[in-house]
Amino acid sequence: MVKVGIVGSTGYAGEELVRLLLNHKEVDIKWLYSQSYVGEEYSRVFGSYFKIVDDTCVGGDIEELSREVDLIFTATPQGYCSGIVNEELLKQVKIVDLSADFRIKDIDVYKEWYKLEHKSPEFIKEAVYGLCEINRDDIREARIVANPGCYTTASILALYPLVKEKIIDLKSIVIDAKSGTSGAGRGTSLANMFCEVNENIKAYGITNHRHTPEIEEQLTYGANEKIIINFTPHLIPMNRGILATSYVNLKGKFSYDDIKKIYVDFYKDDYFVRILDEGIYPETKWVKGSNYVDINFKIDERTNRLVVISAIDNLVKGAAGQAIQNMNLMYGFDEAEGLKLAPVFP
Ligand SMILES: NC(=O)C1=CN([C@@H]2O[C@H](COP(=O)(O)OP(=O)(O)OC[C@H]3O[C@@H](n4cnc5c(N)ncnc54)[C@H](OP(=O)(O)O)[C@@H]3O)[C@@H](O)[C@H]2O)C=CC1
Ligand SMILES: CC(=O)N[C@@H](CCC(=O)OP(=O)(O)O)C(=O)O
Repeated sequence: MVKVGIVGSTGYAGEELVRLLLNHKEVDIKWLYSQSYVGEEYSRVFGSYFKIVDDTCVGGDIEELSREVDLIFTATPQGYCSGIVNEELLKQVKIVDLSADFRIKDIDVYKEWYKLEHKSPEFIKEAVYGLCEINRDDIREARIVANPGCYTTASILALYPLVKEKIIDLKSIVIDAKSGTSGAGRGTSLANMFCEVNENIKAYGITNHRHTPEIEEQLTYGANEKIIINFTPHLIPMNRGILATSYVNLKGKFSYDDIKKIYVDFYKDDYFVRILDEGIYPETKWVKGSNYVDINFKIDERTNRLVVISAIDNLVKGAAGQAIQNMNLMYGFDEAEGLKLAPVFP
C-alpha cells in the first residue's frame, strides 16, 4: 500500500482526490491537511463523506507529517508547493503538485506570467511535467511531478500529434476553451458568485491567461520548434467540464482518414484518450466525472483549416484523476487503477 497525504484536501481538487482515492486498491490515505478546518471532521466539511470518511482534518508541520506517508499531493494555490519542497522532504516522500509551481522550466517565464518569485528554483529542472500520455517514462522515475493545468491538458492532447507530425502551420494555432466554474476553485470571489456566473458566458484572460506559456512550452517540445499560440478561455455556467476548440491551418491537402490515422497511432496505448468516430464530437457530459479525454476533428475544405474539439472533466483528467494516473506510474501500478470510472450522466 502507498500511504498518501493530501494538502489542500478541502478544495475542489483535493476533495476529488479523496473521492477517487477511496476507490484505489493500493492507496491508504493517511491524512487530510487543511489550514482552515484543523480539528474538524472531513465529513462536516463535505457532507457527502458522512459514514464514508471518518478522518479529522490535520494541520501542522509538513515535514513531520511527511514521515507518515510515501507521497504527498499538494492541491494548493500557486506558490505553496515550491515553499515546502527541499531535499530533506524529498528523501522522505514523492510529490505530485497540482499547482503550476513546477510546470514551467524557464523561471523568467514563470515570474512573468504568475507574478510570483519561485521559492525553490533548484528543483524546477528535475520536476517532470505530468502529462502521462506524453511523458510516461520520465514520470515513472520522478520525485516531483508537476500535474498539468486543466485547459492545458485539453489543449495539448488535442494538438500534440499534429505538431509532432508537422502537418499544420505552427504559427496558426488558435485555441478557444470553455470551463465550468469549479475550475476557479472553492475560494470565494465576486466573479464566481452565482449571479455573476449563471446565465452568462464570458471570455477572460484574453491574450494573457497563464496557461498560454504552459501550452506553448509543451507543444514546442513536441514540434521541436518554437510555438506561440492564441488562447482564449471562457467561463460558463456549469459546475465541471472543459471544451476546447482549436483551429489550425493545414500544410497541404489531407483526408479525414490521414488525420485520423495520426491521432489513432499516437494514442494507441493510451487508455484514457478516446478518438471519437467520424462525425461525433466531444461533449463535456460524455466525460463528466471520468478521467477520459475525448477528441475529434473536422477539416474545413473551404479554408483548409482543421477544427479539433477536445473535452475533459477539469477536476478529473484536468486535476485529481491525472494526479492519480501520475502516482500510478510512479509506483508501477496499472495506470488506470482507481480511475476506471464511467462518466456520470446526466
Ligand atoms: N479546480 C480545477 O479545476 C483545477 C485546479 N488546479 C490547481 O489545483 C490547485 C487547487 O485548486 P482548487 O482545488 O481548485 O482550489 P481551491 O481553492 O478549491 O482549494 C485550495 C485548497 O488549498 C488550501 N489552501 C489555501 N491556501 C493555502 C495555503 N496558503 N497553504 C496551504 N493550503 C492552502 C485550501 O484550504 P484550507 O484553507 O482548508 O487549507 C483549499 O483546500 C490549484 O493550484 C489549482 O490551480 C489544477 C487543475 C484544475
Ligand atoms: C475557470 C477557471 O477560473 N479556471 C482556472 C484554471 C484552473 C487551473 O487549471 O489552474 P492552474 O493552472 O492554476 O492549476 C483559471 O482560469 O485560472
